[in-house]
Amino acid sequence: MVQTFDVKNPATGAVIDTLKINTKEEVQAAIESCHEGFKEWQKTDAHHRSGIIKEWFRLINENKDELAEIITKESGKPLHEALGEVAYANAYIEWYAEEAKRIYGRTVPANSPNKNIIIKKQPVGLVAGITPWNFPAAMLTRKVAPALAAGCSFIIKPAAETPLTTMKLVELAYAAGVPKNVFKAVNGSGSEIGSLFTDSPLVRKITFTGSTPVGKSLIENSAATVKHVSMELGGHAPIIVCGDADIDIAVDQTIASKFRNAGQTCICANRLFVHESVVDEFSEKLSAKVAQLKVGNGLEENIQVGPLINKKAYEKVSGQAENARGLGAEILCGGKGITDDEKETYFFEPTVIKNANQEMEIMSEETFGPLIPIQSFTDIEEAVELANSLPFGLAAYYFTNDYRTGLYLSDQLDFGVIGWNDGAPSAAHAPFGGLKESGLGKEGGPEGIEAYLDTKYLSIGNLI
Ligand SMILES: O=CCCCC(=O)O
Repeated sequence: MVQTFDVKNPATGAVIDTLKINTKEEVQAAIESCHEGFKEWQKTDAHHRSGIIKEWFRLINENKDELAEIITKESGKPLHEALGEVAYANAYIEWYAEEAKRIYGRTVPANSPNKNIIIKKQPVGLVAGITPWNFPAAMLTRKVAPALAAGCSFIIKPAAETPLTTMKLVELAYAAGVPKNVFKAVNGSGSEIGSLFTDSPLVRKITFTGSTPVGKSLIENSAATVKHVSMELGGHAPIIVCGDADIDIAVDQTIASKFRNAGQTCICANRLFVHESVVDEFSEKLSAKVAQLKVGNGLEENIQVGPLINKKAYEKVSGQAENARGLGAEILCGGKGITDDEKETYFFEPTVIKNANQEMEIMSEETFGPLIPIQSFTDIEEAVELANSLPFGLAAYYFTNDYRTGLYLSDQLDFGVIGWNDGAPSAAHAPFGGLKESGLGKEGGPEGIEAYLDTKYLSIGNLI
């Protein structure tokens, strides 16, 4: 019997679509087909691949409204954010369509007059990707665009919550001219398909965005066949607001970072450390603006904060709020859920918590929701220590108008993505990725295509 799963709108609980779960045999067949596809695709010239990827970019742009609506319906994020995601996702496609033509080798002076050494780059082979539900378009394109540009083939397993965005992107890729055996999507259980990917010797690279525990197990399971891995894992981003910061900018950028996608973003600001001289002013201004954010179905006009993806996510967020309250936190705004267990819809009011301390779960466990705690600090060393105190090293932000403090913090903070007076640092042309347990490898920029290339060298001897 064919097994299926429902894709639901987290804002209404309505079933949007029902998809087939691929069998183990179908996934294996897709891996084998993409392995065959790689053999031909790797031989194509970079200008040919670039042209196809550019056409994909054009088609996505032409279909941006439809794609945005799919993203809002299956992930819950407000429509204006979904449109922003389509543009952001497409920026990776445009960037790597160009980068395809800039895969350079080099020559190295040899240690003998009759030798010549040439360094070449070649695609790593078939790549398997596993993507999350929070950015169903951008997390796919920043993996698949550089992979295709480099000459790799690609098999993707999207999150079960948001497969429809992937299906639409794959359809547009085919329409643009990407061969069907070069890019394929499969659906089903993450752990089962993940094991099929890691166990297969045909898959030469695993690229994953998701939680640190799952990333660790994918790394472990990739060891037997010594695969390349790119891992974009969990974060718990700090924001440091210094005494000299422009408070209005700090407030607006904190909101931009924290409440994007209802706080369900790996680089969302999750821990606010504010200098004691400005903590009252900052907290007041922040909570006054956060209290105005409009919560609801992202398809409706003016909605700024959508639902949490599911009940488990809601329980985590409400649990962190309760734990903080019990340990003496003051809730400046929000703090309550708006839920309907029958429909399975889970919203949480945008919430600001003051007087947070290190005992609270929210200060050490990743928050995936619209909830932000404020802890004050006295000197900058204390703030750096607090910011660096966790195993995460994905993103960090700070606000200061003193260039010495700004440069000092950029050196001291152990994070891969840093925003200085900037709550929205992501860009297709910059290398995104975490340090410590937040990840391995970079996505975006020239580093993002390097991750899909092997380096080899040719030593030619017996020359005249
Ligand atoms: O959850 C991670 C999404 C990353 C979004 C970005 O690239 O800014």
